Amino acid sequence: MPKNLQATTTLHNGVKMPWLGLGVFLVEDGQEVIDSVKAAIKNGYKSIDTAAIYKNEEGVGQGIRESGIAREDLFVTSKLWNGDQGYESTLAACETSLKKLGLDYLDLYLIHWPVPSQGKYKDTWRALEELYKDGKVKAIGVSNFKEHHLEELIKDAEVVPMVNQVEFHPNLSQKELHEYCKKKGIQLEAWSPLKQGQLLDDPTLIKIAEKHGKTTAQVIIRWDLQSEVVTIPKSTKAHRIIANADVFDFELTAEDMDAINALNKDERIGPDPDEFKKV
Ligand SMILES: NC(=O)C1=CN([C@@H]2O[C@H](COP(=O)(O)OP(=O)(O)OC[C@H]3O[C@@H](n4cnc5c(N)ncnc54)[C@H](OP(=O)(O)O)[C@@H]3O)[C@@H](O)[C@H]2O)C=CC1
Ligand SMILES: O=C1CO[C@H](CO)[C@@H](O)[C@@H]1O
Repeated sequence: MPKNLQATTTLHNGVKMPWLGLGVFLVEDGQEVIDSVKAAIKNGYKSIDTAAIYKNEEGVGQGIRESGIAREDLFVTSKLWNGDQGYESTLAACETSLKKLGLDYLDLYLIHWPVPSQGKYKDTWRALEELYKDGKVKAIGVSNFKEHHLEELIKDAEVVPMVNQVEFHPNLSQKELHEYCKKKGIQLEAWSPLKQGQLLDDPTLIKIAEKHGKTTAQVIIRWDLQSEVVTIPKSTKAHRIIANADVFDFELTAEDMDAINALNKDERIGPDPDEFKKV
């Protein structure tokens, strides 16, 4: 079990990825994202998850620089947006993200969605493999890929994705996908781990939280970790950024884990990846 905020999982290429990071979706570019990133890093976070579509990479970069942390101590993820899929456009989009962030490499670069209607993600993957070989990105992966998308990608791939970042919370525990990813050596990562705040009043979670003297958010984040899923809760409030990482001093029992697993309803708050066609 991860012992602290610096604890990492080792991806199949040997790269170490923190189990817990900060998400910055819907965090405004400029002061809001700068302050969130600085609050996280100041309080021990080593991992930041952004994306080209969040339109806050410049602020993320500024927050990183102002925090004074050494680049090698930080793990930065960005994602390729759907409209940039394709070989050449992916190479260009990665360059743009790096420039906005003010970094010369990313720790992890993900294909944001499989975009089934375009069917381009294999060309996109070749570009990610190229970026990986060139050292522009230390690890490559996907997001919102179901098993059939991964099967299709892996068929012709030289490099198996290191990470699959998907919607994951107690109402969507992705059991089969998680098993499949484990078999392939792909680390599962949770987006919207707190179901964007919609699970915090759940009576089962409240009961478990009270027993441990923790909040429901902390119980969910701990459940991610004990499920061996990397997690990136988002907050712009320093006190919540700190609280969301205060999850290393208690342990959910097997009974707690079972009770949380039983909350699964296969219920998404985001789009079904087979239907998402936005570019
Ligand atoms: N790959 C993909 O397709 C996607 C990736 N993501 C990534 O995952 C990250 C996390 O997901 P996200 O959708 O942001 O949602 P989360 O499940 O992390 O929930 C964030 C919401 O919960 C609130 N919150 C956070 N901590 C607490 C707390 N301790 N107590 C009460 N409320 C809290 C936040 O409010 P406040 O800020 O006011 O504290 C915010 O409204 C994103 O930021 C992004 O990086 C997200 C969606 C899709
Ligand atoms: O990460 C995400 C949040 O923003 C995007 C839309 O604006 C989503 O599509 C995506 O999954």
